[in-house]
Formats: sequence, structure tokens, C-alpha cells
Amino acid sequence: MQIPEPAATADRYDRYGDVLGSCDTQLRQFGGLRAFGGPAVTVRCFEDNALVKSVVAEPGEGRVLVVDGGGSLHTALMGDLIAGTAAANGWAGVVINGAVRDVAALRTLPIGIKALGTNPRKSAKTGAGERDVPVSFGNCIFEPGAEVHSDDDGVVVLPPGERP
Ligand SMILES: O=C([O-])CC(=O)C(=O)O
Repeated sequence: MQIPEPAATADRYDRYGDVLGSCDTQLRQFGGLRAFGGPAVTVRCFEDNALVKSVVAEPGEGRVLVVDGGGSLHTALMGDLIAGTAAANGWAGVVINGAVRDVAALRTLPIGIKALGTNPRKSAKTGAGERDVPVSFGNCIFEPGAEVHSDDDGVVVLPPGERP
């Protein structure tokens, strides 16, 4: 009989041990869903969110967008419009090593959102950045296709080769 895959991050840690990355960065909950998970799609950008906007315009198919914004809290990489698009297109969640804005509205959306903090200042829109590259923060490497789970305890990532 197959053992069911645990969804809770702590249970996943207990199952996989240190094969599982556990993100040390203390990200905050902003979305309407506090627990979410799925295969990762990655973006690396710095104070510019045009790439984030274009990725969430694609069908999410239950995936999780992991955005490494370099830890900058100077501009918001996502607000209610981008998050609303992501929710409408079936993304399970967005994890941002950076800032968000429109926090009151984000809370009402049926999607998971974790980010470092908030800033009402908007980001540039030049499209600078990269997608589908490994990104790293909080002592975790998020490779495209890795299985990412998030809940009130944290964010954990199972490398693609370790997927059950
Ligand atoms: O457009 C932006 O830079 C981000 C934003 O405010 C939104 O997604 O609503």
C-alpha cells in the first residue's frame, strides 16, 4: 500500500529529513490560503515585476511561483492585480523573497501568498530578470519543477529528483 504524501510542512520534514530544504527566511502569510503546494516555477528579478506579471498570466495548473527578489523591500513585486490574475489562472501560490502591496485585498484572494514584507511603492516594468532558473534564499535552493509546500510553519522544498 502506498503511504499518502503528507501536505503539512512539518510532516514532510519528518518524512524526508534533510533531503527536504526548509527555508530559514521568515516569510509572512498574505494570501487567503494559508497552506498550499505544488511544482515550482521560478523567477529571479530585482525591483522589477514585469516577468512576474507575464508568468502568472499563463495557466498555473496548481503550480507555485517562487520569486527571488533579492530580499529587497524597496518596491512591491506583487499587488492585488497580479495576485488576482494568478488566482484566476489556477496558480496554487506565490512565494516572494521581497515585498507585496495591497495587503487587505490579498487576504481575500483564494491563493497562497508568502512574502518578506510590504511596501506600497511599485516596481519597475522593464522585464529585467530571469525565469526557470534555480533560485536560492533562506538556505534553500528552489529548482524549477521542485515540489514546494508552504503553511504556517514555513516553506519546504523537495528537489525534483526526489519527487515520489
Ligand atoms: O502593478 C504592480 O506593480 C503590482 C500591483 O500593484 C498589482 O499587482 O496590483
